[in-house]
Amino acid sequence: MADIKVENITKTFKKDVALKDVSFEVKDKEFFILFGPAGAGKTTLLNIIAGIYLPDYGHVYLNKKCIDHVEPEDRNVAMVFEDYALYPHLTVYDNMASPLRSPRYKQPKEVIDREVKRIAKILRIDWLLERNPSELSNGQRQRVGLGRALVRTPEVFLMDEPITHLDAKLRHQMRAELKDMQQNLDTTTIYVTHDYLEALSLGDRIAVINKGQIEQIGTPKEIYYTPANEFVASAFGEPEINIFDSKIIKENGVSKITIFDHDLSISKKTKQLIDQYKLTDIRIGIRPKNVKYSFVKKDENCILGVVYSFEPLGAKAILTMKIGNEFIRLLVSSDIGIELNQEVFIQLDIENGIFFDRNGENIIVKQRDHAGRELVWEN
Ligand SMILES: Nc1ncnc2c1ncn2[C@@H]1O[C@H](COP(=O)(O)OP(=O)(O)OP(=O)(O)O)[C@@H](O)[C@H]1O
Repeated sequence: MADIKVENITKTFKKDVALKDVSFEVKDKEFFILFGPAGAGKTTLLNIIAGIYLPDYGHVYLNKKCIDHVEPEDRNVAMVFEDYALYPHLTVYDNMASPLRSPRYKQPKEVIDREVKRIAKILRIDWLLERNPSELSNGQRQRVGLGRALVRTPEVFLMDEPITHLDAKLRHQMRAELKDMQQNLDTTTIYVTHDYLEALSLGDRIAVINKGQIEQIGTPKEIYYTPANEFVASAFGEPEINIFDSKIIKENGVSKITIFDHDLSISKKTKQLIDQYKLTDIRIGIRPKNVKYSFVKKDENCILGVVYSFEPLGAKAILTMKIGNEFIRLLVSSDIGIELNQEVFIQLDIENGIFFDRNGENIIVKQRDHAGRELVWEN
């Protein structure tokens, strides 16, 4: 049983503000992700929770008790870094057993044996227990490092990009294993990453941090489908979401949306949204998978552009079209047979668009926030 609360944390290094008034709560057994670009303040926040750094202002609570003045070694949190530094002369078993043999956590032999084997099984390294680290692959070594942190059964895991430097295939596999592990161990975890796929696939909830401040906290679905602002929308998704200026116009009582100087008719659902929020000048975000192409003009909503670039990525490809002076990215099948500078029509799926105001804030999320209601995913 462990919940964490971080309240109004501010931390500066000389004149650099690393964290500014950061607050959130992590529930018992939750897998909570701190996501953000390099230098956002993620590691600083973990270090504050671990007690390694003191904040300038703010408080940290563990199980509703303020732990501001509790020493790091007395906090019962385990930090897991990317670099696990295993003892090279010890076997996997002895590496994993080492925390339970230390004077601080000393356990009887039977308990050590039971715990090492239990964790090794969860991490699927039980068949490697007699090997030395030099006889393991990188991925196996990382699992041993993880296992060494897990045997202690701390109340909270703090993981700082533990799999970032593995190759793509192994990272993919480790993501699945971490998720599995989380379901088998009942420990609260705060996990730092700058990989959006890792955040979406592992997190129960994600806190998006940028320049020391929280941009949004939500479930993966909320973050992806109802990003609070353009920063969050752009950070999740590859290729990046397309965002354009647009205007809502009314012609003879019929609402239309103008994008790239084209007046596009809209569905009833979008019209309701426009009326409800009285939208006029907006920025609209459309994910690359929600832009379709065609070689013929199917209807009035088709916009003509020319092929600017085509990048195959296995079965899928990123097609970039130029329309006037604007560029738009599409996610297409890599075998569509298309040539540079070819004229192609595109169709924007406005119904699945995300509407931002001129300051880049999601109009709907902002209105809901102001109404003080809980954000829920609707799709
Ligand atoms: N010990 C320190 N002394 C001075 N400045 C620091 C220190 N630690 C962090 N900073 C600064 O605080 C800011 C936040 O750094 P932090 O390492 O927390 O970011 P991060 O989100 O973990 O980034 P990354 O993903 O690159 O690790 C950065 O501007 C960094 O340069």
